[in-house]
Amino acid sequence: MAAPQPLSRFWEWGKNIVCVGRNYADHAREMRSALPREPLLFLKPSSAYAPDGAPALLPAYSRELHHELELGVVLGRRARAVPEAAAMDCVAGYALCLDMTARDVQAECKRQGLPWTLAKAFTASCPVSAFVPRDRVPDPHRLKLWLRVNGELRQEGDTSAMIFSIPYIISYISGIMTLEEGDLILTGTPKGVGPVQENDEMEAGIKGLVSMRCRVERARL
Ligand SMILES: O=C([O-])CC(=O)C(=O)O
Ligand SMILES: [Mg+2]
Repeated sequence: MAAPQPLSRFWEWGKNIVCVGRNYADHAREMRSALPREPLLFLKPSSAYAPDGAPALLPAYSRELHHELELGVVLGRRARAVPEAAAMDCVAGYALCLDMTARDVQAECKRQGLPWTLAKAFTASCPVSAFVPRDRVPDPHRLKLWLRVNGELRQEGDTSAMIFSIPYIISYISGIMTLEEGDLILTGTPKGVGPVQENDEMEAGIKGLVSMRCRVERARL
């Protein structure tokens, strides 16, 4: 495995995190959700970043923290209403990301028709690997993602199964909000999401490209 780059300058800038939900049919099925007609979007704040080695934090108000294994796309330039054909020119590279989710809180938000902010946007809810420059990734729709918890394989996915492609997602989001250089897009999780507990050790990667480690700790605010 070639050595990944050190923590990217992109994350030192603390940029926006835009997440796509239900982008894999097998995950939509396991959540008993309908398939989306357009990408489902939500946001995480820059304080959600947990770089490789930093802990993921279990929020005090949740009893069910889930891992979601996702490919992250890092923007290399500003993107505003970018056509799909030009969207890949805006990509600087990729990262392995975890969209940590307070599943019990999300279920309650869904029941009440409320936004998912409490379930998705808490401190350290987005562990990220080192940055992988795009020239090391010939085709981002042919990547294998994996996640182990305490050494046990818990989640695997192949980015070829995404419902909406990366250029479609960039074009779609950029028609709603201007994306800036350094922004990160999480492209959704495949099936196999599940709970983690305090002190669990997560290890996740993009096969052949990068891996990262992250321990689950209880948030002390
Ligand atoms: O919480 C969910 O089920 C939606 C989501 O983030 C995903 O599909 O990656
Ligand atoms: Mg997700």
